[in-house]
Amino acid sequence: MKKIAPSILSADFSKLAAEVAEVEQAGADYLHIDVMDGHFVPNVTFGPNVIQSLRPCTRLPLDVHLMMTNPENYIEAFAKAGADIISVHAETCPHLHRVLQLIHTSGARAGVVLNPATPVSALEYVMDSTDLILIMTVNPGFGGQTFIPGMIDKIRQTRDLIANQSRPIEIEVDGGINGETAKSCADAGADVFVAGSFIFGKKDRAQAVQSLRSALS
Ligand SMILES: O=C(CO)[C@@H](O)[C@H](O)COP(=O)(O)O
Ligand SMILES: [Fe+2]
Repeated sequence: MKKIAPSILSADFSKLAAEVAEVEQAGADYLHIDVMDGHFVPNVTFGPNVIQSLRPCTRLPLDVHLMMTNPENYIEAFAKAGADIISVHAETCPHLHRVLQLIHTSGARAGVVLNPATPVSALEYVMDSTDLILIMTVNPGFGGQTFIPGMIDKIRQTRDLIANQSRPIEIEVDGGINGETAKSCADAGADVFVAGSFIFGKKDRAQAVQSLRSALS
């Protein structure tokens, strides 16, 4: 079953708990939370305190996407705040394998994120410590950007790479996801679909989640 992960980056922050409740009731599977440090990416968003405040508001697994340099310094804080999945960018981690192990020791599932320009080969020697692979389908930093079509082939390559792994590894896509791009990514082998502006940019968030679900079914 394909999973939908609304990204709160495009939500109305003045009523975040209500926004989250609406997408949860509409059948979302994960809640995607974009952490940006103004250094790795040119934007600043949330820290662990926002995750801690959201934790009691929802039963959805909190899928935390760290767009920050030196993420290893904050893994424990995010895990303690309630993150269920913590994903780090391969580009920010010279010691990627160690960081993934640290995520596991902190009690969360570990994800690796690849920027559009980063090849799938970056994943080759960390598969034993990876639970989720996040393929960026836009350059990270902002919501509302246009999907990069060349990423479809990258999803296929990632699917091939994980084909002979004994552990389950999910492929997530993030950026410019709508009904049409989600369907193309699903056909290429993606499992989890992050959508920010497609869901929170609509007046009726529940209807947006449902339309994404029907595009995927
Ligand atoms: O990580 C990011 C952006 O860097 C995302 O998770 C965005 O929140 C996706 O937004 P849309 O492209 O769906 O509007
Ligand atoms: Fe994200």
